[in-house]
Amino acid sequence: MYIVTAEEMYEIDRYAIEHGGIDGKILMENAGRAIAERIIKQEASYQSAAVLAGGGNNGGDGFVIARYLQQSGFEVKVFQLVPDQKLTSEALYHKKLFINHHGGVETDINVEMLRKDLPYYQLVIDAILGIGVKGAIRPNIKPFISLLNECNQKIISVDIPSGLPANESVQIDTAVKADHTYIVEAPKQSLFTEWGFPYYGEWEIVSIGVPKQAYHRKSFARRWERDDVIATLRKRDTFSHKGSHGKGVVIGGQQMMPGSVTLTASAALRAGAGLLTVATVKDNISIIAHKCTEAMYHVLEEQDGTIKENDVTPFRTFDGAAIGMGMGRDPVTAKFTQRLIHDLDIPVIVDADGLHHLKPILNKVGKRNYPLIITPHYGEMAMLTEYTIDRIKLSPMAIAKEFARKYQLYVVLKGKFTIITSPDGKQTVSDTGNAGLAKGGTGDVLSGVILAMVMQHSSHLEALCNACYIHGASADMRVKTGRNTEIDMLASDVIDGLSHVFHTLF
Ligand SMILES: NC(=O)C1=CN([C@@H]2O[C@H](COP(=O)(O)OP(=O)(O)OC[C@H]3O[C@@H](n4cnc5c(N)ncnc54)[C@H](OP(=O)(O)O)[C@@H]3O)[C@@H](O)[C@H]2O)[C@@H](O)CC1
Ligand SMILES: [K+]
Repeated sequence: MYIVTAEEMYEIDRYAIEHGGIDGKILMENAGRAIAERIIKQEASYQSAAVLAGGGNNGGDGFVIARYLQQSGFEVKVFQLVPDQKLTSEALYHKKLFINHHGGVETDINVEMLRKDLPYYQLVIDAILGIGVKGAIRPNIKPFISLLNECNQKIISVDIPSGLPANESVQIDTAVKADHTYIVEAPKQSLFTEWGFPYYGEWEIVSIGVPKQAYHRKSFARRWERDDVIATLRKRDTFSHKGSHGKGVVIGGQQMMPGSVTLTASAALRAGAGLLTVATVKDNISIIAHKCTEAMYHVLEEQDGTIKENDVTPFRTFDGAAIGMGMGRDPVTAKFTQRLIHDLDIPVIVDADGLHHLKPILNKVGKRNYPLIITPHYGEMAMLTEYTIDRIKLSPMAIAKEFARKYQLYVVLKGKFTIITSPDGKQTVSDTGNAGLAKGGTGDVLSGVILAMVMQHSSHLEALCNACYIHGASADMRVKTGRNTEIDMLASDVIDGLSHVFHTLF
């Protein structure tokens, strides 16, 4: 599934019109009919609907929906919020069709009139504004949006809740809080943002007959889904041996923090790593070994429990390294971490405290021959970029892309919607997972899954996408099957859940 900006959606529509030869009125017909058919099927208990139509093509979709709902026996009225002169030619065409089919349209209405009329209808279809909304919502429209947010009926938005920006980086003024949104053709960026998502309610996509080639012309962002995982996750070869699945090393864990590396190591093994070594301070080893019998160990030189300068040569023999968990931010550790990041010619994943050590050498890491993968949450991204967390939440895709391109690294920006960006700017969003993951240790688990996946895939981007999907799916599975709730789930439960996820994928 592609994720588009408003401009990209218009490009795709244009391609369908200019190259596919599908007239804009037909695209509108397809959109409206597809949405009406879903409503008729899914909202079978409803018999009446008020359609609120704006002047753009979103309003045009509304007229088509009204015609099909009426044909199927719904009592329907369209409330046209702007005069005919404001209607696009396609919307006007479909208004006329609706009227030819004896459809009822109210014009010249104000909010007070609508407030009185609305209770007669069981469903409210929001076709006021689509992806063409620009700037602050104007006073002729704003009160209608507020009215919808006050009313008790089920609100179904067409393409996007009216008033909500399609793109990230745009502040919301006022927007409809939909119960259900039928998204036309492809989800818009705002669906996968913390600020936009709550407005959509339940959501689903309707296709409108755009030729597939419209999506081949550039690299659109994508949502990573179960089918993508199944298509790219490598099955184990019957004749493979432990060396075939990657020999990984987890480097971290100062004396007071053995838990993080334990979680990373256990997760890497559960996610399929062939061999796994933990490089940490001596006193941690018996604690980790107690929890993770399968790991091997490399003792790091320390100073009062803190990792100090060590030789990086032994780590060159591994297929991948995860660095930084429970490592602490002591300057003594910084030098060692920076040399690991700079010198190791294997894929390196940097998380947690490692990110703090990485920051001063960001300008040098682009020259690495092997991929560098960073896995910051929003707070760590703020530390790395010096944008505020709120600024990152407003434009997560743009900021992650800017950062990945500038420093030539892979960024896994962790959140409810984890955004994975490659150094060339390709982006995917993984939206598995739940609030149970908002707990210490789950990031360490993700780093372990990433380490295992990176060693087992030829495409780094696919490895990262699969890791994020599987990690979130494990949390979802734990809750869905009643083993945990979002409240009590622990990072170690997510490791236990991996097995169940792999079962469902193969
Ligand atoms: N072929 C296609 O493209 C297809 C498109 N499709 C559908 O079309 C939708 C996009 O249609 P669109 O481009 O016409 O824009 P749309 O969202 O209806 O908004 C424009 C209207 O809003 C108004 N307006 C703007 N800002 C405002 C504000 N701040 N406050 C108040 N008003 C404001 C603006 O007024 P104006 O500035 O012109 O005075 C104009 O009247 C898309 O979401 C999908 O549903 C499908 O049918 C499939 C084929
Ligand atoms: K809408």
